Amino acid sequence: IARLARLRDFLWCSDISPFNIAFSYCFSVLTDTCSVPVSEIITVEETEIDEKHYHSGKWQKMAKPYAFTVYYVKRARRHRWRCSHVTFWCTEEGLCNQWIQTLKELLEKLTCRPKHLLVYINPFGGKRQGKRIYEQKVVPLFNLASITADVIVTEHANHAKDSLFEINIEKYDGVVCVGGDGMFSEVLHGLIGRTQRDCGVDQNNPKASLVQCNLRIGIIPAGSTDCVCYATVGVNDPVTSALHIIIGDSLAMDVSSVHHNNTFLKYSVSLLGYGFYGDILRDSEKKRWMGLIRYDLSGFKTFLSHHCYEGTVAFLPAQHTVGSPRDKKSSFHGAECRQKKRLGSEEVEEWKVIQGKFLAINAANMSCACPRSPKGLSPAAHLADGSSDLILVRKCSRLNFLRYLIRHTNQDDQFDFAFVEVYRVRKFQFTSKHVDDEDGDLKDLGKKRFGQICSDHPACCCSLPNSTWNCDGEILNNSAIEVRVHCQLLQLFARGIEETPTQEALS
Ligand SMILES: CCCCCCCCCCCCC/C=C/[C@@H](O)[C@H](CO)NC(=O)CCCCCCCCCCCCCCC
Ligand SMILES: Nc1ncnc2c1ncn2[C@@H]1O[C@H](COP(=O)(O)OP(=O)(O)OP(=O)(O)O)[C@@H](O)[C@H]1O
Ligand SMILES: [Ca+2]
Repeated sequence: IARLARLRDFLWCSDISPFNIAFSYCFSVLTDTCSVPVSEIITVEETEIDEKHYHSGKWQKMAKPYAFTVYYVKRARRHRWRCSHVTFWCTEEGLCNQWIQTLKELLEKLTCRPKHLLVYINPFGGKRQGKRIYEQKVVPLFNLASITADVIVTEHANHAKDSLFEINIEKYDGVVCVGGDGMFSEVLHGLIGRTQRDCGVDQNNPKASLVQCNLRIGIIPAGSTDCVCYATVGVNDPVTSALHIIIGDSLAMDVSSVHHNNTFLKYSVSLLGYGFYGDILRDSEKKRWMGLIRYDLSGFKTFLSHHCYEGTVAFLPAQHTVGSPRDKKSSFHGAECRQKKRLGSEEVEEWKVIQGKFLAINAANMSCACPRSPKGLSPAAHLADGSSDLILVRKCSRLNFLRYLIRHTNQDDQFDFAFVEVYRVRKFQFTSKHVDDEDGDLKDLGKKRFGQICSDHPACCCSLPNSTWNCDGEILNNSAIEVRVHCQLLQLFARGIEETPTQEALS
């Protein structure tokens, strides 16, 4: 029964499209391609047969036709999913009902599917289309799948995050955010923060082991970068994401915690970047009104400024994972945890320390694939292995840095440069040379000194005292940070990037 194709033994079939495709065609569709796992059926409905349909089709020959329609997930080009349907006809009412009943019972057994969701919409994210995208593309699919939702259209930044601390979240099967990476970040901070509060875990303690969140998050992409969605689904397409939510896919992902002097700053799931990406973000925030193009302008400007920053990076290599950031095969499709072994108490943690002048320090918890760079900052970065890929780009010429950037957009290896190093790490710390000397205990003190350094040392040709950290698209105020990866802290409604079936497999 798992394969709809078998239904043809019992029923006649036709697509109920306005064009009423001929039987022979439909049979061949069934024989060749229409084999759908029950887990990818969206819903089954009894089909009303109107007079027009009845008189125009071959089922006129049936004394009295009965029909049901199966809505299912259909793979389209480039990781896109679409909702498709096929209608099955027969002469016996009982048989038809039996099929509907049986399929419904099978669907009922899929307990991983959400029934009731909490939805946050950022009406101002990306091209400001969040509300329209949700209403036009997502709601019809949720209705079809009988998913109900409580919708909150955010009124200000942090609305979603704050509300997740207040709301009774137990009645929901998941939280959906309609927006970009910034909106996703808000929802994950709300959900992780709420879970720790409920479990009595102190987020300010960098050594605390955090409690995993029970609710899954679904991302309906409607932002500027949509890197988390792109890197976990393979495309930033609202319909595809809605279908992943409906069928109840699950994908675990690592989350990094960022601390400064035993104070919790932020969580990061995609990019934690100092230097190049920090400077782009700081500059682009002033240009928010420009929309999407702000990143390209700030990127160009930051590229021309060519600033490097001196500091020390100390990290704990991730020996427990298999694979390396230099692996050729990307981990796109792999959602499984690749931990080889947990670090036993007898194993000594060996920190590695690197000092230097850097154009960029990037920690990628996932590939960071996005439309700008389809393979991402670290193509082989693994989503759920408890590690992050730490990329150090040392001071080099503008031309070399450009060559490095260009390799993010083609098939060449962006790590194959003498000035680029990449390590798979479980924890790392960064201290800027300039804050190092005088970094006090207090955050505010740090900020004040940061200000002083900037005015005391006007921008010299290349080496600047401090950059800022870009944490998933948000600016951090401290340059000295301590980062730790928490393995599989969060679950998404996604399944990782599926391998495209080869021609052979299709035939
Ligand atoms: C010559 C072309 C080279 C193109 C190189 C492209 C590399 C792009 C890599 C993108 C990585 C995105 C990482 C995602 C980070 C997200 O957590 C965060 C939140 O959404 N987004 C940003 O911070 C937003 C970050 C936005 C980054 C935009 C980078 C644009 C670089 C433009 C450089 C121009 C050089 C031109 C020289 C003639
Ligand atoms: N109603 C609101 N008004 C103003 N800001 C909001 C509102 N709702 C959410 N925000 C904030 O807007 C920021 C950007 O949102 P979002 O990520 O959806 O869009 P974006 O344009 O793609 O930005 P990003 O570049 O961060 O991906 C988020 O950090 C969020 O906190
Ligand atoms: Ca990881």
